[in-house]
Amino acid sequence: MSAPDYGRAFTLWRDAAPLWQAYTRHEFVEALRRGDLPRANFLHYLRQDYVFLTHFARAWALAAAKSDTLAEMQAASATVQALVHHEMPLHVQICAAEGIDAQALEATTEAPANLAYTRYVLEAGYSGDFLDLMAALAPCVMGYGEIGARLKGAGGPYSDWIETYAGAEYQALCHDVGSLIDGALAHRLGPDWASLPRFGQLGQRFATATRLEVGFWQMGLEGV
Ligand SMILES: Cc1ncc(CN)c(N)n1
Repeated sequence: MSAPDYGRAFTLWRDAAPLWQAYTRHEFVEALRRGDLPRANFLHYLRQDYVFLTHFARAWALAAAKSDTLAEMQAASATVQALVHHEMPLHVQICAAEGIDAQALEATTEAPANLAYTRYVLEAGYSGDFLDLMAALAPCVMGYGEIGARLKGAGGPYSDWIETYAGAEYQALCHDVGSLIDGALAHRLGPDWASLPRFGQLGQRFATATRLEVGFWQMGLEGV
């Protein structure tokens, strides 16, 4: 099965990112697909991911603040909405079913890999512009979209998690973010954006965020 097409910039960045396959085909992902990931590792990951998503929602809110156009503001705020009202409640729901209540979830101590990734993304937004933020955020959004599309229908104990990212709603979000990024590049850099040095620099950001995603899965495998 070929990977979904989430836009031109994303495809160029992904194809140039050395660790893209290490991220999207990480052993943690394969164990989710096979269904033999120990539950303790999944819950450890999920608690960390809840904290991650809190920061990630903040980063998308910062993107709304750094938007130039109404369309950018709408796309960024729609992503905040999806995170806060869909993805984070999924974590709350799964953890609650395992006896981890919302208070315990909120009190999760952040793992170093989580700190490194979330602060890298937020810093990209604080010190950079809208494009810096998009390049740092894209691996997160679209990587899980690609993983969900590939694992769709795998079944097993992690099927709820898999189908969330395989589902139409999350896939539409990936396409919308891909269009947002292509449009933002054209708006700021002009029609030849793909050939400019700035685009290559943004690709470095994308590659770093991809490396931090690998570290996040590894934390999930090792950090129980
Ligand atoms: C670490 C991480 N990366 C990406 C996603 C998908 N939004 C996530 N939930 N967590």
